[in-house]
Amino acid sequence: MPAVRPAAQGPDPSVGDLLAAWLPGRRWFPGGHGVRAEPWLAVTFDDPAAAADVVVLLVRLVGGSLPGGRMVAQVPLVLGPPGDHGPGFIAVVRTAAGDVAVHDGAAHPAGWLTMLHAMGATGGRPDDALVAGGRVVAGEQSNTSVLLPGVPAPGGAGAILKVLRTVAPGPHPDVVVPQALTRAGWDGVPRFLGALEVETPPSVALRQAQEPPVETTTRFRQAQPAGGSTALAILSELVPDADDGFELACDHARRGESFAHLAADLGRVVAELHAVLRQAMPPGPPLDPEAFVAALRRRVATAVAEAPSLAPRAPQVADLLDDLHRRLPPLRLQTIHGDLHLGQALHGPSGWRLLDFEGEPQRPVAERGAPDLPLRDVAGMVRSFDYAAAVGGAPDRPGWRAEAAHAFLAGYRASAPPSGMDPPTADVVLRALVLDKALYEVVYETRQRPDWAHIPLAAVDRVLDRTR
Ligand SMILES: Nc1ncnc2c1ncn2[C@@H]1O[C@H](COP(=O)(O)OP(=O)(O)O)[C@@H](O)[C@H]1O
Ligand SMILES: O=P(O)(O)O[C@H]1O[C@H](CO)[C@@H](O[C@H]2O[C@H](CO)[C@@H](O)[C@H](O)[C@H]2O)[C@H](O)[C@H]1O
Repeated sequence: MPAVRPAAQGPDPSVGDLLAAWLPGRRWFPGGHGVRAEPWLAVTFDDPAAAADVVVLLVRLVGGSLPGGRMVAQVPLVLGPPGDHGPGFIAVVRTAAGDVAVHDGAAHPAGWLTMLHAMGATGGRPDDALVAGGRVVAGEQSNTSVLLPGVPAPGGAGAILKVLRTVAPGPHPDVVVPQALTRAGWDGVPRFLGALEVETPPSVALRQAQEPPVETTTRFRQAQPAGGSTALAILSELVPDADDGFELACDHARRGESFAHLAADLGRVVAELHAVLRQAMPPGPPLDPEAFVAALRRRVATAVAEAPSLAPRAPQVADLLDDLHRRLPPLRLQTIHGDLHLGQALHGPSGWRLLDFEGEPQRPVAERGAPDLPLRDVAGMVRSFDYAAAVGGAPDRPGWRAEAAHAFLAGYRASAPPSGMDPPTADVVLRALVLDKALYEVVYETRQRPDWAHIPLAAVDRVLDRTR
């Protein structure tokens, strides 16, 4: 059974020094170079591969640019003999016990097999064939996902292992929601196959926000989300022969080809998602208009601080939010996707599948997965058509974007459960949520991809000035 021990008893301090230099360069590392990283807890496993030493470090991150100022990153490591420069090789470090080759365990077959075994997905026999042909999904991801064609799964195409890079105690929305949707028999998500969770004693969870803890024991649970446990990795069915929704949309935009039929179908699937979530998840609380609009105002303030060019727009944004506040009717919140955009949708031979229910990575972890208005997901997708038109370079950018968004909205409205709002109110709410998403994107792009910040900045202007 795996054990958790304080990091001081884990790998040699030289490994901590190596990671402090390596982590800030990772795409998934939140916050960038101003963030301090301190190894905190080490999770150790019975090593099924025998040849390699696998350890998962939970690294405390502290820095003003992090949502909530603090986070915990997961860094699985495979430690081998100095001559072993296998997949995910980072460097050789000199430890008290001799030289050790350090690998990113999320990119190494021994790391994958160890996690699969610990989550009960190897049938008790950690066979190398399960991870043969495995490869890390390329691109800009918040986590590290690994395609594993050798893992048996109902669809026959294998599985995908998502190694979460920022972790937090408590139910994880990307475990709880796909698990509930799979149990409900809905095929708009890849089937949920299991999760690796480490049970964090309450004192560890509490001290996480305070000083370094000195906890020594824990135990693993297999795919049973519960309070106090921390999800480390998620296993789902691999969707074969599927296109990433954002790349597909950009390709259409580049060719000046209509995306309307695909967008309409996507709208229908998002409507179905909202309807199934209403049944499969506990109902959310009634909307508190005061708290809802206050949260939107806080995001405006964050965006203006990050992009001062927005400051002259702040009074108009305030007017729009005042109008929203006056109009919001009594509504009940529900579980939604929370960070829906084209990159969270795969299009394959059997249509659209929706992915990644983790919520917005720039939101404090405790807020992600909270019940919300379904129109937030609709707004996210509307924003994404703008990105596709811009990044794909549509010859008629406004026309392509508007056609896709209209088709998506028509598809959504035709199948969505009743929203509890009359159409003019729903329009105001959608407009406010599109603005909120664009402001979130200004912050995201300013931090992650400054060259793209102009895309959401122009959208803020458009929402505020409807004539453009
Ligand atoms: N079930 C799946 N089948 C095939 N590809 C997938 C599947 N899940 C994710 N992917 C691929 O992995 C990428 C990253 O997955 P995602 O869950 O969005 O991770 P992240 O949280 O790191 O953004 C997706 O954009 C998609 O290309
Ligand atoms: O996919 P993640 O959960 O990591 O979401 C974050 O990164 C997204 C980019 O990868 C970002 O999405 C923004 O860029 C997309 C194009 O790359 C675009 O389609 C989206 O509409 C836009 O919001 C997302 O906001 C962020 O949370």
